[in-house]
Amino acid sequence: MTSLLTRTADGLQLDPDLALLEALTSPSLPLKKDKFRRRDAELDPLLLAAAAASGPNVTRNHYAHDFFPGVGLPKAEGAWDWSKWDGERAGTTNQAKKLVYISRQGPRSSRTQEEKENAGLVSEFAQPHPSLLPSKRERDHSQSLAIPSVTPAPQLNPAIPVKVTCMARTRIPTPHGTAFLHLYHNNRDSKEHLAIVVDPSQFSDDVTSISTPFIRSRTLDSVWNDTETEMDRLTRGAYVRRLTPTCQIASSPEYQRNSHIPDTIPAPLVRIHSECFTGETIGSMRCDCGEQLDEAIRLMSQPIIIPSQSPSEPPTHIPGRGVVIYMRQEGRGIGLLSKIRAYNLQDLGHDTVTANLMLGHGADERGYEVAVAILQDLGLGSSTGQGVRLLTNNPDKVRAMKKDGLKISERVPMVPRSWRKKQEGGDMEERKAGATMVGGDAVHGEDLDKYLRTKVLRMGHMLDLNLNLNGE
Ligand SMILES: Nc1nc2c(ncn2[C@@H]2O[C@H](COP(=O)(O)OP(=O)(O)OP(=O)(O)O)[C@@H](O)[C@H]2O)c(=O)[nH]1
Repeated sequence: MTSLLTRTADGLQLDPDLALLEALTSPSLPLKKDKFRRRDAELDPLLLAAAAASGPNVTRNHYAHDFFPGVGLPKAEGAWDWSKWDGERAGTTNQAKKLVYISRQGPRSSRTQEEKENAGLVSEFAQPHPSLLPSKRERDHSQSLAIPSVTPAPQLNPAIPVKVTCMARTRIPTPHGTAFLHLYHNNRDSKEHLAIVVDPSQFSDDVTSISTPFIRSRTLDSVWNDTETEMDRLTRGAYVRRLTPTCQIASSPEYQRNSHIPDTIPAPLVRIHSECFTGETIGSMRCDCGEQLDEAIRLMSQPIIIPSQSPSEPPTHIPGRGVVIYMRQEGRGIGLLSKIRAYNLQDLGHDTVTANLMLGHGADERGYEVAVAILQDLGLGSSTGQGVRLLTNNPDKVRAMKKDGLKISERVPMVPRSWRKKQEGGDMEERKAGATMVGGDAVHGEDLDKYLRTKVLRMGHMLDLNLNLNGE
């Protein structure tokens, strides 16, 4: 075993690595400047270990801490933004391409001063928190300084009540049926969170014996200003029924189907989905995120069977309904860059939680306050209403959402399709044919045909339209 003590001219001394680890993890030890040699090692395993061991108390005041290719020049062009980094220019020739550990933690006094200076820059919507903007000093210092590409934590300023606005809505034909995509802005972060609403009953004005209230956004249906025209409202999605060249009915703030919800109608299904580029877009099989998104929309699109009151009458079927809130909280809130690095640490043998901790992140950095506000804007989950059936297996999510004010009437498990398939012994397809995910089958449909025709006829795409006609 290697000795922890080294003999020097001054006698026995603690191994420098251990001394540094002790200083990093012990709050009472005074850390003298110049006591420790400068560490430029690439991805220093000791610092990784210290980050993993230190826990949230040590890092709670950091803006961010990370390994940057800035090489002793932390504010070099591109130093904070890997996409702009030019290895040759970022440092001197002999230093280029090394990684340096940089913490942007500052004394509290200077951070609060910077926050005050930046407060005037923040408008109500779609602005990052002041601590994520460059300070006045930094702005003066260099016009070209890149804003740190740090993924903001979702709950940035809990002092201000959360406010969301649905900026636009449109119909999306999915392999499971029609959905309405809603894009939201909020006053907590600069991200465009989404709501995917499944509620096909909005296409019809038929009031059957059993009808459910429409799932519609209050902020979308409201009048935004006196000058708003009917066309403005239609364009941002504030319309009723199905929008077509011949059906153009703008909604009004009062537009809601007022109906009593019988006890026999189950509460709407709700899924809070966190963005996962790898799982949803390139079909990564490191996680089940793509499948979960698809399965949530599928489940919500299933017709709801309402048992009849008398044995002689058949049950009634009503259209399925529900909402997927798609939160831009990639990688459980740590962002795609860190998630990619975490995957490499996982390939080195660490699990998903340890990998996050080793990068100085929490195991899960997501927050749900904005998601709850979006649901309530859609008329769901308020304390006086019916509540929602939350599709999840994550107990922390249930707890956090209840704490943020969502009324949950039931938790519905998200069983992985392959597990269910094994249990049922059947041969259910793991991915629905027609799904636009990697591994899905052919995509087709009326809207897609129209889109492809236009690409050929208006944009010169080199496709033979007859191929499609022949196939019909
Ligand atoms: N950091 C990190 N994030 C991951 C990893 N795998 C998936 N994710 C992210 O995890 C999020 C999904 O969270 P999950 O933990 O799968 O599930 P959950 O939302 O907590 O729980 P359920 O509601 O039961 O699905 C998405 O943002 C993914 O990008 C990983 O290995 N590391």
